[in-house]
Amino acid sequence: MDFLFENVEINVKYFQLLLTNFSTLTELIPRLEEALGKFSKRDSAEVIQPVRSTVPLQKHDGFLGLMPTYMENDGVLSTKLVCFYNREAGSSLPGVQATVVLLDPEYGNVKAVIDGEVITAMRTAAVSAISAKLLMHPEAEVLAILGTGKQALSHYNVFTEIFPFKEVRVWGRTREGAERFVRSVGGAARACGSAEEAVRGADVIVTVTGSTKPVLFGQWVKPGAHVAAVGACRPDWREMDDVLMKEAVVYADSREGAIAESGDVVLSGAEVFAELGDVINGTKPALREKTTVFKSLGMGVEDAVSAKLVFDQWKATARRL
Ligand SMILES: NC(=O)C1=CN([C@@H]2O[C@H](COP(=O)(O)OP(=O)(O)OC[C@H]3O[C@@H](n4cnc5c(N)ncnc54)[C@H](O)[C@@H]3O)[C@@H](O)[C@H]2O)C=CC1
Ligand SMILES: O=C(O)C1=NCCCC1
Repeated sequence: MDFLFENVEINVKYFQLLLTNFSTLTELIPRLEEALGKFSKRDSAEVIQPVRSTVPLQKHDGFLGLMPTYMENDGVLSTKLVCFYNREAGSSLPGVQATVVLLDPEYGNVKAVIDGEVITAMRTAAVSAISAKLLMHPEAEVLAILGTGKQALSHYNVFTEIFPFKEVRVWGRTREGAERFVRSVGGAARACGSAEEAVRGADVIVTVTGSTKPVLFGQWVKPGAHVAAVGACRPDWREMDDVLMKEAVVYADSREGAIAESGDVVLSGAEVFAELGDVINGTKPALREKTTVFKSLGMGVEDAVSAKLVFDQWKATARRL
């Protein structure tokens, strides 16, 4: 049965190269939109993706998340294994580590084991950008990013590639962290001394922190702004306060995921108005004129289509060699 293993590849650098390439991003975004739409139809021939199951790593203040996904009509079977930690204390250890395994749905053999760092960074930022495309004011000019880690960088790269923001503001826990981030992106953003300074007047706000307590408060948020909230993916972790959660129209990637895993949703009692997929399918409206929050928890289906894209690109390139 050797043939079952002929495609197994572990090649972190290669996949990183493919995914950080912006022509891949332009292919990734429509695939993610299609996948989000399919997920929201709840058609088991399109997508089977249970809510992430998590195993607490109590000793290390972290979690192992298992994210299996089957897309029968597309012939894609995958699972992501992701460990994520509460690194509030400013530890230099990584906050998130991930691996995506692509399997053959017919035989169950492993087709590829793919480093999940770049996939997680790119697909999360691409889905946030889809939320902004659907929900932000069309003439949005000012972007604020709260956080200076890996997701902050992928969100900066994807958002500035896709949208013509006139101003980008960045806030981090330390002034040096924000300034280092600004230098790393070539100085085109402005480091802010407080989250409030970054957020006041911003049209789009991205929260990408490891915080377990609110860093974004409703009283700072301009009416009609769009918030893509990416951190706080445990039911007792927060990034946003109750004022914002209750005033805004809340969208999520997965309603079940948000109700099970988002402290901002669970603890504020806010209602999830719609999934992004509902808006893509035209079954729920995009209320752009209102203050909107997209609560991102991350979904296996996003990893599945991203992994398939890089795997197919790798196969096409490998054949030419
Ligand atoms: N929704 C999704 O699909 C995904 C969500 N995440 C979450 O996004 C967040 C960011 O992830 P990464 O950038 O990979 O992590 P990272 O470890 O690279 O960056 C975390 C950032 O948060 C900052 N931070 C930590 N505690 C803070 C606090 N109390 N106040 C303000 N800033 C604080 C750190 O200084 C750092 O800038 C994490 O919460 C992670 O769990 C990560 C991947 C996917
Ligand atoms: O979807 C993911 O990947 C993650 N979501 C929440 C926290 C870490 C990774």
